[in-house]
Amino acid sequence: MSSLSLTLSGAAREAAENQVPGLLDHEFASRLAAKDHTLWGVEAEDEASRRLGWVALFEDSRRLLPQITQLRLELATEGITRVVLAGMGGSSLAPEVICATAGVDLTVLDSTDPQHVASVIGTEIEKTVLVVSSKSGSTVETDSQRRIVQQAMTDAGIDAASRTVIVTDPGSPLAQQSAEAGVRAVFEADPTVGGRYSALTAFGLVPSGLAGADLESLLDDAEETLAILSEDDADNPGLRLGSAIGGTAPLRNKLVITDAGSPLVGLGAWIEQLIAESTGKNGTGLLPVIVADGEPELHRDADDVLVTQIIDVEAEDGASVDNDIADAVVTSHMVRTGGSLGAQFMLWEVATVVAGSLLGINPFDQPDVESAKTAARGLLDAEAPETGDSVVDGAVAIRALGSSALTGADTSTLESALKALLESVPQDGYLAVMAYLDRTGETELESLRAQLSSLSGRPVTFGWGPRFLHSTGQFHKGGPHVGAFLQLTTDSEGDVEVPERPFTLAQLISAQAAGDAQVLADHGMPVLHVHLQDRQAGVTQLVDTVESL
Ligand SMILES: O=P(O)(O)OC[C@H]1O[C@](O)(CO)[C@@H](O)[C@@H]1O
Repeated sequence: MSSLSLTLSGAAREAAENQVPGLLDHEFASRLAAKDHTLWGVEAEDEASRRLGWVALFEDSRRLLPQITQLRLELATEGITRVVLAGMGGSSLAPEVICATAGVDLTVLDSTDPQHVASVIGTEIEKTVLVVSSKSGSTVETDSQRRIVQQAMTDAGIDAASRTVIVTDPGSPLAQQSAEAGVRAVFEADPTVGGRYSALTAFGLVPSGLAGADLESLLDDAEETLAILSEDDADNPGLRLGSAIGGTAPLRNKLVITDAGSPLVGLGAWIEQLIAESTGKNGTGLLPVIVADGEPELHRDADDVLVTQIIDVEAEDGASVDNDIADAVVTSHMVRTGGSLGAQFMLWEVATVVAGSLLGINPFDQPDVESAKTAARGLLDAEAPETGDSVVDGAVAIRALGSSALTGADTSTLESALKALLESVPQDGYLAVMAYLDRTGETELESLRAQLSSLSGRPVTFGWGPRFLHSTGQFHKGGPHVGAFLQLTTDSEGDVEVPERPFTLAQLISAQAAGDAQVLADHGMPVLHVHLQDRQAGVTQLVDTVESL
């Protein structure tokens, strides 16, 4: 039995009361369950007609389970017990949550930082199976990661093809390449399910099942929940949550999400991509802001913020919310939800497309991601990315781009530049920290988020690059241009060659960062680029400087 709870208060409750009747009149829930692609307006019809497979995927997904279990057993008899997943955004975020919640090991490789990638291929390669997940089959990060890990296997005297499992859409370049090269297994996914809605398809199930997660109950809970979410009923949690996040007036477009004692690990990062990439377009959208309990955003009441607490609905003592955490939240405009992971996946997917309908956008495309990819490709083709004039202060080089609110200020030292960036955050805006570094090796950087939130008085997001480009990146460019950006890059002692490609990882990550910074600056937003010329000294200088502000 999957349990699902949803409690709304303040503006969230008011939005549901205002919006759900209209959704019932339009029979939104039952039409969604029937794959009605007209729910999001004429402009979205074509894409929506190819993107609704996620409401009827259970039969196909269940058919995968025996194949995945069989493969896991075979690999185990060969001593292959380490699963490395190469995939970006929707191709890796769901397995990351499924495995972390199940308490099974999965190494998610969604970085192009040379230090990070070197650490992944330098560990137990002889026990490793590589899962390469890419719907399009053409994502440059994933293709590069595949080439590098397979080369490491070959260098270790291992037949890489026999240790490579592919998840992709039928006919993709990756499907073709795999057919030619010969791999251990190819799982072709349903092309009518978009990446960020693919948690319960092969993209979520294959890596997680190979890592040992229980997939039966995940699917059972999700299927049971979808039946509830398909009812044209005033208590339908999907209609209510979608109204609460997408129907507030004025729109509370910063969704502060925190875990209040739930057993689900890392669900916020998956929700972040689902909502930011689905809604952040046409100058509107919703920005998830993932915070830990007690952090600044929970102690402020702002009229453009809605707080969501993910709770443990099964709590023994009935106090489904950890009261210390709950009491720490001062706002009265809240969403509280709990339930199993399968139930939460379905709830947020339905709520996102409900919100998309209320916001008047197409929740299935990601038009602005392409602009950053194009800029990055251009820079890769260029000799050296145009870095403009930067100022060196200790171990860092500083460059201010975009809005004159920043470029016209004193950015001659790290301290003055950070102060100018904080000043440039619009009253209705946010600050985004974008760290193109090693998310397993430089975790101390994550402490910057809460400190910068205290200093700016505004919501702050933290994303590892280039991973965030497949999540909040769409919102930064396609949503309201009220962001201010702190971009962190670094040099790496050791670079990593990408076999048969005209660039190294250091060149790739540098081009991705420079391309994204340029696109954000071209949108007239302030971008402070801090390049750590010495990785560790730079991290220390940055953390110390922020602490001193
Ligand atoms: O699965 P693919 O095609 O490699 O795409 C990875 C991710 O990149 C995007 O296409 C763009 O960010 C996401 O929607 C998707 O989840």
